[in-house]
Amino acid sequence: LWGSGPSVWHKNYPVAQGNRQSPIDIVPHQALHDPSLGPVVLNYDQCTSMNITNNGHSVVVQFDDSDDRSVIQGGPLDNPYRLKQFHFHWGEKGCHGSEHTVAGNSYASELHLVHWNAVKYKTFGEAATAPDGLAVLGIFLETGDDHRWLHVITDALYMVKFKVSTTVNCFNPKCLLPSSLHYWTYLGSLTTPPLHESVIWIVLREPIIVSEKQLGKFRMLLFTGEEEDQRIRMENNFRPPQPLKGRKVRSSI
Ligand SMILES: NS(=O)(=O)c1ccc(NC(=O)NCCCCO)cc1
Ligand SMILES: [Zn+2]
Repeated sequence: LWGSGPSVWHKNYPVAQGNRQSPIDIVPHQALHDPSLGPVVLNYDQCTSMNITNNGHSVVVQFDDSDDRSVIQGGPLDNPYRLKQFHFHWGEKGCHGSEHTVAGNSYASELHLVHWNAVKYKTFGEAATAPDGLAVLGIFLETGDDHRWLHVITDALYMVKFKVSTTVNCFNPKCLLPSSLHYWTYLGSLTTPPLHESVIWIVLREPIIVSEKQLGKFRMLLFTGEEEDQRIRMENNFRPPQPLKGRKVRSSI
């Protein structure tokens, strides 16, 4: 998926050249401050059963989304969106690895908390193809000191080095949020195939700080399965910024 990936995805997924593709480069001074944009509200349940999976292009922590116990609402959203999973994108070193960029600058990594509109749609799959079906909260990761809670995830990564899944006990992703919930928001898409144009993006301005050591544990994951003879390290699993095509980015700031 990632080798020559992003540049050839349009052959199988023509929507890759659509009018609301993600990620994008966010230019703060060109964003429209919209006073009608209220705060984003995260009501994440203290404990939702879940598993962690190396799906061959990222590491995903999945939640039980059979009810509304963990939802995001407010901000640009007309109703609550149910948390389904979170995952990361990262590079091979230093400050490249995020999908969204800010005034041309990229971060070392980017965390995506994926939610779906269970008020209007019956399943995630149905929501994933609807223009207001998904809401993804994007959080930048910058290197610095150890993140005191991220180690719960990074310490479990050795169990999913290959393309496998394992259960982990309760983890509330609220502990991965920065102190400020100021955000930019725009209409976009999934950043990997099928690239559906179904995402209301909410990208937080403030990054969280994680250590180089913690990020390094993501880089020891493999794209390949245990049975495969060649071992390909999972890194650079980020899509570069896509054309804005006239879209407006609004800011809560
Ligand atoms: N990086 S991202 O935009 O947050 C993202 C989130 C979910 C997915 N894909 C996903 O959830 N696939 C499950 C089935 C989707 C189509 O039914 C791809 C990219
Ligand atoms: Zn993502």
